Amino acid sequence: MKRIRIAVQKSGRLHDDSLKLLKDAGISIDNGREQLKATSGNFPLEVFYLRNGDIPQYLRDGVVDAAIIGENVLVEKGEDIKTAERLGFSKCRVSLAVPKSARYNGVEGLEGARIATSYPNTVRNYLSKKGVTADLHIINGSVEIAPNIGLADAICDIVSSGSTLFKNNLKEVEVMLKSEAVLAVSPKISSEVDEILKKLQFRIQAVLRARNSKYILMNVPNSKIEAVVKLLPGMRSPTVLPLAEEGWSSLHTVISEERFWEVIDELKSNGAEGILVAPIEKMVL
Ligand SMILES: Nc1ncnc2c1ncn2[C@@H]1O[C@H](COP(=O)(O)OP(=O)(O)OP(=O)(O)O)[C@@H](O)[C@H]1O
Ligand SMILES: O=P(O)(O)OC[C@H]1O[C@H](OP(=O)(O)OP(=O)(O)O)[C@H](O)[C@@H]1O
Ligand SMILES: [Mg+2]
Repeated sequence: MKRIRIAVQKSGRLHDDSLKLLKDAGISIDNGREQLKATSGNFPLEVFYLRNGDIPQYLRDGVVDAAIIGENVLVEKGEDIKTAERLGFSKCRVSLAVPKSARYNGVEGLEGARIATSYPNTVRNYLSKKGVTADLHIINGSVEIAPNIGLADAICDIVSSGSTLFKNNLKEVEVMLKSEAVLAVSPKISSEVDEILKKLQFRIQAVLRARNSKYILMNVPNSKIEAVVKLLPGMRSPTVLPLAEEGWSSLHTVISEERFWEVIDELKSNGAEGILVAPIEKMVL
């Protein structure tokens, strides 16, 4: 039987969340990551554990059919590779930073500057759009240390909380791109495997939708149901069931967590009480 070959980072920041996503999608992976390759026992899928940075080439060559990879790596090395799904984890940005003490008046000031980075193509493209040419120093790790050891005037690297920049006395001056983990697809995927990819995507979408949504239940005085329903549109519309106590109903619906916090005060001011919020495991529209 045909299987989809999917690349997952062997170790690092994407590894655990990638496997969790597959697991939540009901796909069990039998052997551990000591193996280069693992097979699912209940879905036509093989996982290849690879270095994040090597994945664009494997996709291009058709050695794997799809991959879970940082979008920033695709921007750097795989602009020709299509993204099928944004996955909502490993969110970060790729930014330019300079020493805290440096004066910064815009990218134009970086003309001729020495910039240390692991993302040369990203920086070069960004700067060339602004008509700036810099002297790039390509290093593979601990980029943030470069200005402190006199190797560079500026750096370009991944920023998330900003604490690595802070520790190295640097300030973020330009956000070049915002990134998250994505499902990327090989241009060489066969139509047969593409069918399996569609099934995988369907499952992933159900998981991601559920991760962003909450099932909420509350008691509402009957006179306020209309007002509360307006606040909570739900999937089609909320469920309203009578309580044993006269004049009250139980209202159930699905909303995003974000929306829940937006409307909580209004729900309460409309007399809603006993509000319960529960996670949802899968959600199919
Ligand atoms: N601090 C961070 N916060 C959030 N996401 C991050 C952070 N650092 C990296 N990422 C994301 O996770 C991906 C993998 O990062 P990680 O540092 O684990 O691997 P790497 O060293 O870049 O790659 P390789 O697997 O080739 O060794 C990055 O490409 C980026 O998309
Ligand atoms: O803004 P922050 O939250 O501090 O995160 C940013 C840091 O995280 C990443 O490094 P990582 O920890 O993955 O180490 P690595 O250089 O060994 O990949 C990235 O290269 C930055 O150095
Ligand atoms: Mg890293």
